Amino acid sequence: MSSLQEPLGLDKLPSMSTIDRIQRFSSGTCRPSADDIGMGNCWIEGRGCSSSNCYEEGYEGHTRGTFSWRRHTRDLSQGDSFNRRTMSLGRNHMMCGTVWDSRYFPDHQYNSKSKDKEMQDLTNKFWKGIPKFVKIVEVGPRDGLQNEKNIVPTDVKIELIRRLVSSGLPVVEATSFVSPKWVPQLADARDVMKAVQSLEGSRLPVLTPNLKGFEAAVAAGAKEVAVFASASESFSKSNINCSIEESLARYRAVTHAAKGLGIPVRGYVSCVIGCPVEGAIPPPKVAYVAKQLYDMGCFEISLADTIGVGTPGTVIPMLEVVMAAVPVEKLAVHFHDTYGQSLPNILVSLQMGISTVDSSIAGLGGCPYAKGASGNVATEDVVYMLNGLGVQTNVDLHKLLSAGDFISNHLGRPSGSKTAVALSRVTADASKI
Ligand SMILES: CC(C)(COP(=O)([O-])OP(=O)([O-])OC[C@H]1O[C@@H](n2cnc3c(N)ncnc32)[C@H](O)[C@@H]1OP(=O)([O-])[O-])[C@@H](O)C(=O)NCCC(=O)NCCSC(=O)C[C@@](C)(O)CC(=O)[O-]
Repeated sequence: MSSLQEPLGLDKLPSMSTIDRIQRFSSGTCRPSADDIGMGNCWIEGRGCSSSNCYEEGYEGHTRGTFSWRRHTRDLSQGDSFNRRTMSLGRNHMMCGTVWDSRYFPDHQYNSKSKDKEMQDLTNKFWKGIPKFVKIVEVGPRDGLQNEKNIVPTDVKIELIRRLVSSGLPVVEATSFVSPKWVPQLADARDVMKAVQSLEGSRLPVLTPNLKGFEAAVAAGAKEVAVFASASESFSKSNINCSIEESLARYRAVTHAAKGLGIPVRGYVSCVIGCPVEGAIPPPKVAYVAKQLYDMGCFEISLADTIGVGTPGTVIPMLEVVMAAVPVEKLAVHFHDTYGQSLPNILVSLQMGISTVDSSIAGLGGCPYAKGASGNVATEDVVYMLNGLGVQTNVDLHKLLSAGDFISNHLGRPSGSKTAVALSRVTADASKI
């Protein structure tokens, strides 16, 4: 068992020969077929780039293991000019607009139409590969509320989902059809699902650990489900009471039944960086489970850093290995913010071509079977960062903040979103002026 008090370092990763092996084993599986093309078709490292969803101005391409952003050492004179310009842009924003819209809601800090060649070149160097649109998968009503000590009333859950849907989020994970003995917080899954199933505008997947859960979910009106495996044997046992292989067999039964009904299945892989019991998890194990889920028909695989120990130093090599086994546009990232690393981890994931990000309103969350895991990255913080990058999400930040306020008020504690806390302070200060 290794200590998780230090960030997992590159020395804890498997040797390159192991990585090479998994890449060889999966070679030929990583190119998208014509019908695979969806959001985020950005291939890196010579996998070919359909590029409909990534910044590409001045794109030179790059080779395996040599990411473009690593190669650029910032020229100090450029840096100074960049800083001066950024500061002057900031002042202009403050002078021209209202405090809310211009200064604190940075919708377009990155202006790709800038006439300033030098500035454009500089931003392109850093932002190439970042998708133009990111799909946010909101997991608060499920991942968040499953971890609350006090059970949240059903009508509060329903109102939260309604508000999240109305903020423009494309996907809101609504609840779980798991054993109420194991997760009593979501024992009302049927009532929640029945109440929200007709809401329009968002997909509303639910977690199903086995056929029993799948059948109950479908009976309650679910039109999309998610199965959840783990890259750690110990976590699989504590979370779903079976081995990784047993869980994959269960999920084959679920995906088979779902296919018959035309129901899309999402797959999760937990503990993609570290496990509370086993310590560092080798990336090939993650790639193996992700590929199994993909091969059985999961349309998307969400890679979850369950206990939030990842840093860009471990997330990049993990993604490298997984992306050799599963097409990048089929991958999503799911970060818990235990060590405050979620946003940098998301940023590098986007730079590597991922365009689906899981997050949780007000930073709610954690897993009842992962001691010490804190909440997911807050959706408000992700949207704030993406707005600042000029990446579209179609999410209305005002409405999102109101949904976060609603649940935080109900829970009687401040939001776990730094953006929500900062903006509420700004609003309070502005109202005194
Ligand atoms: C997987 C099981 C069900 C196995 O549970 P088990 O006890 O091993 O299974 P069992 O088949 O022996 O059944 C025991 C009892 O559970 C019932 N049962 C069996 N299945 C269901 C079902 N679907 N719905 C309702 N009831 C069910 C079954 O009918 C029986 O009832 P009894 O006869 O004792 O009255 C159990 O371990 C379980 O529910 N675990 C909960 C796991 C969970 O929800 N964890 C949190 C979500 S995962 C997560 O948070 C990670 C993620 C996705 O966010 C990504 C990340 O960050 O890592």
